[in-house]
Amino acid sequence: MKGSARRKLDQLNFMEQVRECRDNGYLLSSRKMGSGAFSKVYLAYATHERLRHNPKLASDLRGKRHVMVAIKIISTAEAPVEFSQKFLPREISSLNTTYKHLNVVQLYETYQNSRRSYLVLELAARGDLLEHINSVSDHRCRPGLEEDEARGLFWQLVSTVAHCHSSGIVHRDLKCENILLDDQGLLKLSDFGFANRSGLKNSLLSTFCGSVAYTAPEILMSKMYNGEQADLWSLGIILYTKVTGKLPFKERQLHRMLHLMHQGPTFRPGMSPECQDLIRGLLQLRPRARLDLQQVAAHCWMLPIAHALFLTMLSSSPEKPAKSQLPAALDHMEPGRDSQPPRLLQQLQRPQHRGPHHASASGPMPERPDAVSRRGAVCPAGAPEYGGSQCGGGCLLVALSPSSTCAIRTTPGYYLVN
Ligand SMILES: Nc1ncnc2c1ncn2[C@@H]1O[C@H](COP(=O)(O)OP(=O)(O)OP(=O)(O)O)[C@@H](O)[C@H]1O
Repeated sequence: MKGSARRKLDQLNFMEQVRECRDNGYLLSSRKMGSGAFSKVYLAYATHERLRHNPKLASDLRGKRHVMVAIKIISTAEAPVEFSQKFLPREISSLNTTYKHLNVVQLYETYQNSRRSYLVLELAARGDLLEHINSVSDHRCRPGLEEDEARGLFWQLVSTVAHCHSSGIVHRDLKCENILLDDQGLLKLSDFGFANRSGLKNSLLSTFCGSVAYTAPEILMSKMYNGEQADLWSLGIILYTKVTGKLPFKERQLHRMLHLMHQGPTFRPGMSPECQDLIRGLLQLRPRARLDLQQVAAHCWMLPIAHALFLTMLSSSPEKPAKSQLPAALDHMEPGRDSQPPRLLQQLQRPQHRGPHHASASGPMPERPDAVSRRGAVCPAGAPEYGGSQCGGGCLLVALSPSSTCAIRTTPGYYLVN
């Protein structure tokens, strides 16, 4: 089809989508937030009429003080049958299973006709984590985020993934492009198109999902794999990417990629040994050797977050430190919704703010040589390796079950929490 004919058809299609959204209570804007293989995501506005009929949407948007949403329009007529019949229903069902967590993007409702499916989603207006890393890197004139910022975001991510796993959902496509940020800088995990039920604890999956750079070696080698352990590998890649601004392993050819994975990640000078240790703990070739989410939460690199959680707990009774002492990211994460002691694992797994189930829920970045990009990255070379798999400073958190004691060791001393 010629360019002008294609443009005309696109315009007609768009006008049809505007009509279909209006009939369902949303005003579709022409601002495209992003697109996927068979989808386009637009900014839209909920009408008063719609807000009256969807209490969940109304209460969420009241808290946000705006009426904006993101509408993902999937062209089911063009997508393969497998996509419409398998992956799309899984995406909807996974969002409906995990929606209670503050850091999971909300699915407010869906509607469809014979040509398209519409997913009305919580708006994450600040783009994705990859864009954020690249813009911070430009600003700092140095690739990657500060470790403090990376830690706050990583904590939110680990907490979200723990919630998904405990709800029986494995994401299977964890990557920076699927981690969105809202207008307050809160992380929103999205794109559950490859998600699946983790089922029995040790059940294995066989479908290849995800993006090669973030994919666990056992999947690349076409082995049966455990979805939770595969997600842990992706977390390691994401953390590395956050703090270095680069992907740890990037090769077009599979055998070279696997070779790099065997060698392990290399680190630039200046990265803290604790952070290196945590990344190594996640990027273990043997899936069972990877740190689990509880160990990640208890890792010494996470100490400042654990300390801040402890302060949150103290601030919930008299003579406590002021809440303003908390890092901003945690301030958002812990809006004082419960008075329970902040046991770390409970914090990780607890849904963090969502109300009752809602009934109806059914421009590329410019390529830069040493920055992460959608198409590739340059691996750092010659960075010194940090030896050993144990943290130098010793562990900081123990006993995370509800009935046991949680000990947080910090620089000035020990805190014991019953
Ligand atoms: N809730 C949202 N708020 C703002 N932007 C969004 C939202 N959801 C998706 N986007 C944007 O739209 C893009 C495509 O969305 P998404 O990844 O969900 O689609 P997809 O069809 O599953 O993509 P892919 O084919 O890459 O898997 C995202 O990368 C993001 O930039």
